[in-house]
Amino acid sequence: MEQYIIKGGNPLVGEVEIGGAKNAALAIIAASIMTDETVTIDNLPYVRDINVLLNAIEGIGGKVDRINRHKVNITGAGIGNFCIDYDYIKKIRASYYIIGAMLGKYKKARVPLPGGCNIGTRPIDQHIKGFKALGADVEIEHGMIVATSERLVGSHIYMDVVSVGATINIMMAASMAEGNTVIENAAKEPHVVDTANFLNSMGANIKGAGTDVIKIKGVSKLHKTDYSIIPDQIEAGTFMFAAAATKGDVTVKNVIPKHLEATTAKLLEMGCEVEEFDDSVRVVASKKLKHTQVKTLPYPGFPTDMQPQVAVVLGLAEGTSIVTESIFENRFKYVDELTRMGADIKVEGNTAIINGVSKYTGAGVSAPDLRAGAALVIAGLAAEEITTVDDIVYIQRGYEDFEKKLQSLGALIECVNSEKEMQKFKLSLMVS
Ligand SMILES: CC(=O)N[C@H]1[C@@H](OP(=O)(O)OP(=O)(O)OC[C@H]2O[C@@H](n3ccc(=O)[nH]c3=O)[C@H](O)[C@@H]2O)O[C@H](CO)[C@@H](O)[C@@H]1O
Ligand SMILES: C=C(OP(=O)(O)O)C(=O)O
Repeated sequence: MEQYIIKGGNPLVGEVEIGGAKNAALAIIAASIMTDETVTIDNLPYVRDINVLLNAIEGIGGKVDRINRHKVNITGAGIGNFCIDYDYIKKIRASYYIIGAMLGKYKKARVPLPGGCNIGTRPIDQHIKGFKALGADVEIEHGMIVATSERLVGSHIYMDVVSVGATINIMMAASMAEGNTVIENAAKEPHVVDTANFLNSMGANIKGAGTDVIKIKGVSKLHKTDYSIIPDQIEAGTFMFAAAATKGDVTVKNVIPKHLEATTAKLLEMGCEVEEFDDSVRVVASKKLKHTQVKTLPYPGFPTDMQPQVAVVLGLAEGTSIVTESIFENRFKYVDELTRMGADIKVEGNTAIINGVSKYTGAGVSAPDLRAGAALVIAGLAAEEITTVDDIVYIQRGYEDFEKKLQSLGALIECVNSEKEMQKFKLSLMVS
């Protein structure tokens, strides 16, 4: 089993290039099967979740040609099997996008209930409500979501909760429904906008993505396109918080600064300097970190996918900070691990009360999920002595070359596969 071994204490300094957004790419890959023509997608992150979804698409008869690590051609013409295999899908959340894509194009889909990070109960009632409003029959049978419809007809759909997945899924199906659909109380995340832009580039007619009312005129056919995914705001934010935690000076490149505003605001409140350029952001953390309050909210609020990372930084800030998680009920699983590194955090319901400590001390910890895992790596980078992070398979779901990018910023981190490799790394640290 691979694990990270980290010798903390080095400020991160330098420049790091951010890849394409995992959560946009997953939706866009699924949407690419809505045409028989070949779709080219560029700026894909080379991460586990993307590879799992591409394999699943091959599994149902789609053709996937990797041009390089970040670029792929997908041809949906051969799809003849409308049932996705459970083995693929249990590993990822975004498998649910195949339902919207297949229902739109083929008017039928049979997909196992999705997996993904265990950060809460994660119901999909709003997806189902939307599909039903478009005229589909949706049943859960033996762990499968079975959606069928003679014809899909546009509808007026009010979302009871702001859901990224349900907004995108309904938008995909409605793109190929007859007539007009309005989605009210829609999610406004950058990946919702990116997926709408992608579908429009295939001939869909979607307006209003990025606001809370999305209007879709259904079309009967979609066509080929050549599309580049937006940069990953969560990967970018993770490096920004890593800079803050290690008292570093890091420029994150290939980003859309507007997408990072919530992160930037919190870093400024903590006393970091943040400089914005056209497509990069520089974070300098030279002063003592100050406490602040964070509440996760749908975009443009502070992203839940960045909550563990900000909490790790606040754990090192002067005074008492409050972090409130309002999206998922089980996203503080990293707190016990961080406590082992010396953090002083008390969780009460959906709130973490963080009393800043002057330092973390290295320890053996396990990544409980993707972002919590990344946050524990940040803690290890800031900590005294050696930290090992187990279960990094979670981190590999969403971060490409995480350790290499950190090494390029001066971090002492290695991905090791055995006790022997770990001892070798420890020895190299003693020699250097
Ligand atoms: C693959 C992907 O893009 N994952 C992201 C997506 O997850 P995901 O799309 O699963 O998250 P949602 O935006 O749907 O969830 C938001 C909230 O709505 C609730 N809900 C959602 C759907 C539904 O049918 N019923 C319902 O009650 C959820 O339990 C949660 O409390 O958005 C989350 C919120 O930004 C991110 O943390 C995830 O990284
Ligand atoms: C929670 C995440 O992913 P998923 O929804 O795929 O579990 C994430 O990207 O932080």
